[in-house]
Amino acid sequence: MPIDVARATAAEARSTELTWGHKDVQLYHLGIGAGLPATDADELRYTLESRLHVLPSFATVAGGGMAMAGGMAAPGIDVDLAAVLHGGQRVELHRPIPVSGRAVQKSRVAAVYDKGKAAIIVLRADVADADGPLWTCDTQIYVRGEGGFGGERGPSARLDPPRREPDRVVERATRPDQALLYRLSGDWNPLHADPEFAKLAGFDRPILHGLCSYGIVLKAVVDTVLGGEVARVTSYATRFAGIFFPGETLRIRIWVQEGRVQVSATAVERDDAPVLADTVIQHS
Ligand SMILES: CCCCCCC[C@@H](O)CC(=O)SCCNC(=O)CCNC(=O)[C@H](O)C(C)(C)COP(=O)(O)OP(=O)(O)OC[C@H]1O[C@@H](n2cnc3c(N)ncnc32)[C@H](O)[C@@H]1OP(=O)(O)O
Repeated sequence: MPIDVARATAAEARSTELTWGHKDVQLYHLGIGAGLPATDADELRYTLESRLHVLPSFATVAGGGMAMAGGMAAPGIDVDLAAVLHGGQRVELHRPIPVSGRAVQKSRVAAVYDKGKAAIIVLRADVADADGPLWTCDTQIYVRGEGGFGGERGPSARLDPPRREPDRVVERATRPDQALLYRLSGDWNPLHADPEFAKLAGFDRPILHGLCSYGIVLKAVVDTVLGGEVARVTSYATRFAGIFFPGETLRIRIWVQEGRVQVSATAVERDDAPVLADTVIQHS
């Protein structure tokens, strides 16, 4: 079996050194659509090195995508990349992310669930620098065709949107070449760039990285309801509920609650097809 659950979950955490600088942060921000409109002075906090603030979702690419590379190369995990979809993501911030850093990531396979038609691999990465813990990332990888091994089914709870109109609805257009720009931050999966590979994976054309939509949505929430203060975000969790194509527009519905913001994101051009669900941003 390509996933050896016992071996994968028993393996010791792998240590990887992560380093990043202001240029990595700027490239990541540009990859999720920051800097537009170019005349908007507020956007400079994402693009100008002298004013740079780091969006917390940068945690998912810090060190050039080492989290992804490490996760897919874990002992006991040997899956076909064409069968892999990003299922869900959670980032918990222990303190604001510095503009440049050197840190150690300890990553391990926390669980593997058996959903019958698919397996879900849950990766946990704890990152700390010389001053202590920085962030924890939980990544859920959905592997089509790898279920049915008799394992635990795992959680299945869903978070319904509140039964009232959203407090804000914003739209964020993406560029046709959004994935080509975003992948330069380290997720080189050809699913997002190579039409032949996308076909092999069952899609008409390359789809956008889940983590690119993840970043776009966080930035939209920070900019519209958190006063642009990235450091207020303490955690951010989502489930990737449906694919999204570069060039489409995200409709982001925002419900403001005590200490948290609940969000859903859909594809405007495809009749509000779900893209992000079960999405909660907690903040101070
Ligand atoms: C370290 C980093 C590594 C990252 C690796 C990824 C690298 C990236 O380059 C790859 C990407 O970015 S891919 C792009 C982003 N992701 C997507 O587009 C996926 C979108 N979602 C889908 O297509 C479907 O929801 C789909 C296909 C995911 C599921 O749809 P269905 O098959 O219809 O599922 P359904 O029948 O509703 O449910 C079956 C069981 O699975 C659970 N489940 C469903 N969606 C899930 C999801 N997104 N995440 C986790 N669990 C999920 C359901 O709960 C259900 O289980 P149960 O019956 O026990 O409740």
